[in-house]
Amino acid sequence: MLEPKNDPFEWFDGWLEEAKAKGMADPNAMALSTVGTDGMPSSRMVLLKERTPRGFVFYTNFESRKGGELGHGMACLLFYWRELSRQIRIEGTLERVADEDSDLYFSTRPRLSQIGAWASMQSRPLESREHLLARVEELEAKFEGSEVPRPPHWGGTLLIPRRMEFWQAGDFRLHDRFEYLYQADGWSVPSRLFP
Ligand SMILES: Cc1cc2nc3c(=O)[nH]c(=O)nc-3n(C[C@H](O)[C@H](O)[C@H](O)COP(=O)(O)O)c2cc1C
Repeated sequence: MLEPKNDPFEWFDGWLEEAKAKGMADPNAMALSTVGTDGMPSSRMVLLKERTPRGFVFYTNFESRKGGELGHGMACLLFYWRELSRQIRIEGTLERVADEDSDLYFSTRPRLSQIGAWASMQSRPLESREHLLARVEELEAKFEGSEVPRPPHWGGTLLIPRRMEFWQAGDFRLHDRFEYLYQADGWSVPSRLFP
């Protein structure tokens, strides 16, 4: 029988490690859902880059569609590990990662990904692929012989969870679900939910 852990972070880490051990492609890929000013939700995949003691960090372009919607201060993350028949939903509030930490992470990225972060005006209309490749070439020439600095419009976001739900498939769709809520004094005791 599935036994929840007292600490949802510890449980999350264990499941992520098991997903990695299975050799799954992109076990750290998660759907990030945000809401526009008109109330319309949108989702896209991003990669979890760090699980800090406070939450979950991903990196993106702040001027993208999601970048604007992250400004509302709340978002939802969803992991699905098919090979393990597991899902984790994480809802929370958002904070920008400190510039120094974004700089540090940016400096570990391959040079072409760094150039790409400058070249891509993420989510805005692009007249042709050639135009993008021309921008990459121009930027390669601009930064030749020097380090590529982090673009100011690119960096990390920390999602601080307020609710986490763990789902494990069961026979005959009698799945196990456990929900944790963050309260003033820490995480609630996990409650079992109907599947
Ligand atoms: C597996 C996977 C991982 C991705 N990881 C990221 C990521 O970490 N950061 C990012 O900005 N986009 C990532 N993308 C691209 C996004 O899904 C999305 O297309 C892009 O960020 C633009 O989203 P937006 O228009 O909603 O802002 C990833 C896509 C896939 C399929």
